[in-house]
Amino acid sequence: MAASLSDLTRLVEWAGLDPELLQQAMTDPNIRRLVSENSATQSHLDFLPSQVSPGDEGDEDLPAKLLEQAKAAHLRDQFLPPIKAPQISRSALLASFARPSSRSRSTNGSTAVQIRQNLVGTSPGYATTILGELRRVGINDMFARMRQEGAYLLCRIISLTSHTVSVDMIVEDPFGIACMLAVYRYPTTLDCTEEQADAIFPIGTILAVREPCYRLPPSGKVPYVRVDAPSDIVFLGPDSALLNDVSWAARGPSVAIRQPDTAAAWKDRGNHYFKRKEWICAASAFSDGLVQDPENHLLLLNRSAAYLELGWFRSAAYDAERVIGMNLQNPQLVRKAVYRAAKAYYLSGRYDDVRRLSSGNPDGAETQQLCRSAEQRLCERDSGQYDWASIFSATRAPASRPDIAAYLGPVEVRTPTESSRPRGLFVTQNVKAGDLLMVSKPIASYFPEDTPSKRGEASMTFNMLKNAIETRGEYALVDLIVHRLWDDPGLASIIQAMYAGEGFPTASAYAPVPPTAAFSTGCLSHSRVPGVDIDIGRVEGVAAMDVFDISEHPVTFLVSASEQDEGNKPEHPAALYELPSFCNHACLPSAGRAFFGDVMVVRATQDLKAGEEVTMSYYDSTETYQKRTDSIQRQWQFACDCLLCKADLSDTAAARSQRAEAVAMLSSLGIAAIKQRIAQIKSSYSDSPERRQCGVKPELYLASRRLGFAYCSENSAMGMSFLTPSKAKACLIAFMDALEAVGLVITDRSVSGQVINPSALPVDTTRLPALSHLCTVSVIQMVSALWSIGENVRAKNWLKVAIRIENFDTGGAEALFREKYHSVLIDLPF
Ligand SMILES: C[S@@+](CC[C@H](N)C(=O)[O-])C[C@H]1O[C@@H](n2cnc3c(N)ncnc32)[C@H](O)[C@@H]1O
Repeated sequence: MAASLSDLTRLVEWAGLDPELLQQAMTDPNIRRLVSENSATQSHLDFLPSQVSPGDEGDEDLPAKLLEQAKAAHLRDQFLPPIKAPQISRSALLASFARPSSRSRSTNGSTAVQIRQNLVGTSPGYATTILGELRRVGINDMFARMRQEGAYLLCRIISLTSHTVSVDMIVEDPFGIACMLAVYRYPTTLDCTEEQADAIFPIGTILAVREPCYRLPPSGKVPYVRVDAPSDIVFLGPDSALLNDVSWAARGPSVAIRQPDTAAAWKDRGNHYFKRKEWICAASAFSDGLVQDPENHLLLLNRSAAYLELGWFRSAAYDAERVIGMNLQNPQLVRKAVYRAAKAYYLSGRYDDVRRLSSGNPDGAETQQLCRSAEQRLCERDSGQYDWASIFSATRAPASRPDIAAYLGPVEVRTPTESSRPRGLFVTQNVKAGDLLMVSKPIASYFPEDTPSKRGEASMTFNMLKNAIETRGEYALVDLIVHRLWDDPGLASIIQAMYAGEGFPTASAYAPVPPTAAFSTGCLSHSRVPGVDIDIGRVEGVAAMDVFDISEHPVTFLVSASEQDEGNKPEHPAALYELPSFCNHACLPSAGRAFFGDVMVVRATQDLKAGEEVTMSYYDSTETYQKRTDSIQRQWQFACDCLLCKADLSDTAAARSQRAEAVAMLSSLGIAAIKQRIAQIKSSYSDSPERRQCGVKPELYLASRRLGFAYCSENSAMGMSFLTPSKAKACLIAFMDALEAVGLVITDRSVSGQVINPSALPVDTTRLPALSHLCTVSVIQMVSALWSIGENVRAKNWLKVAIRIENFDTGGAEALFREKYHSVLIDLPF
């Protein structure tokens, strides 16, 4: 349902926002960027001004103001008493859902924008009582602004669907009373077309909504039943006992969908959806066929294929294993079943089961190939040895999800009894800096490239848990987690154990669930019946607290200095991981992460003794103290007391703000001005024991590195590819200052003259830099500068330094280094 100003009005009403403020927001570049990121063409955002004047900084506080308003509207609503909702006539509701014909839609040249708008953090509940124990209510029995505990709403779909964030439809109860039903986060619906939503929720279908929540939007006009947890929806077949004494007062929908009545006809319908890649409809049709004929091996095989496509591996394996267990005489069907089961095991990391299946069924070439890959994965999983260079090559493509095994190193989750630290990750044995701690595959990952951009679509989520307005990535990720939970009750216990914010209790200890455990119980009895009741509030809490921005430490590309400085981030990929989520924060962390596609690789950044804590930095450690503190407070509400924070606090507040001002807008400054800023920054650090112990001065790093880049770019602006000796020298000094500011101990700062010991590296190799991930690019720039002035021995030695630091940071030794920095190294004779 696309609309422009009318949708904007609805949005304003729905979110309880002040229209004037929203209007103002739409002219604000910060909000504009947020809103327009998913839009294929700006022209479809016709309610936004077509031009934003360059240099217009906008109102920095606007996102915060909008968020506050959304929160206030929500709170107001919460404190209002439940009321009997106004009844809207069935015909008026149906008229509002009348869909223009596809012909008129394609010819009206609409410039409408579809606004995907949502509020996260309203603690949506979910039903846990089974349907049989609930009593039936009608729409007129329900009170708005409350969940109808102990009850279910029996209703029938009487309209086509409408789709913005939720899938909306009109339903009627047996008394003929109609209302709107909005279903959020139902598997595969976030980006589906209206036609696909119609197929998932066909007209005439009878539903039971467990413990429904009747909502009255702040506008107070049209009440609707809102389903936040899709497991609250139960599809009822015509034979359901719950319908025995039910007669429908109204005529029902005007268009009747004819449902198949034999297993074979359901199979044909499923195959039709499968060909159209509508996997959930296909799985549902095969399930309906199996209700008629539970032992039908073709339906089981086909449903297994649909489940594989949906990523519901537990059920895909189960269906295929059932077919294998039937000992069919047709070898082709047996091979298919074996391959589908093996593939489901492989994709869920159960490599031993792939081995088992393939040794019992040596015929299928595809299964044997899968088994060879499984052997490689088993080797990775058991040894922690990976071919990082090849993995890197494979992850160059966007939205990459590399096919490698997860690895669990010497780490465990526990709550320390010896200190007041919260539950976190700890090493179980002594480790060295650079040692691999874990290779973690995501529970769910989202890349903007996954969803082809939608014409004229805008996305804006007010996340009250994170105190932030977000783009669609974070919202979509919750959908992906729900999708996985549908088939995997084992994942529900992981989500249950993860930190979800202050409102959700967490267990103190946590042992990772081995992949085999999650598979121990059955499968989906029907694709429409999830394996678990979905605690959607907790999932949203986990997503708000534990999700990683996976573009922040990329292994896949070299971020240029100016990009790094100005952080004008496009919508970013994001992922949720199991063990890394238990890791507490330190601005100066004991571990670092690197991403190969959506796989997170965690290594120690310092030597750790058994029992010491593994920490990672949630934020960019080069941010100023104030920014780091604000960010952490806003989202996680704790105060960091790491060495860097202690060092920053050993300076006066005035000194901290002096250097915060000095690092602002560095990239727009010329060399003289940067030097001036560097002098200010240097004088702002006190020589405190805390600073000496910490050894890191992030602002000095930023400014000195900027100076180094300024020398290089000034030269290329003058059309010179080689640096003059004096420029090269100045550039080298600037980069060395930067590297020392993040903890690299340089033992030979000379840049010309005789190299005293050509075989010795110019750094202390026994002590690696505290913020090693910041070093390689600067060192490569030094290598280039040294090479350009003929300092080849020094250049080679600094290159060895770069390889060493990079290996310590991301592993992969020289092979990965060469692969990763190929485009830069090509100009150098190494
Ligand atoms: C992603 S979780 C980290 C793991 C969490 N401690 C757990 O029990 O699962 C983030 C939460 O951990 C706590 N936390 C993380 N780092 C901390 C630190 N340095 N000091 C105190 N609490 C911290 C905060 O409650 C924060 O909201």
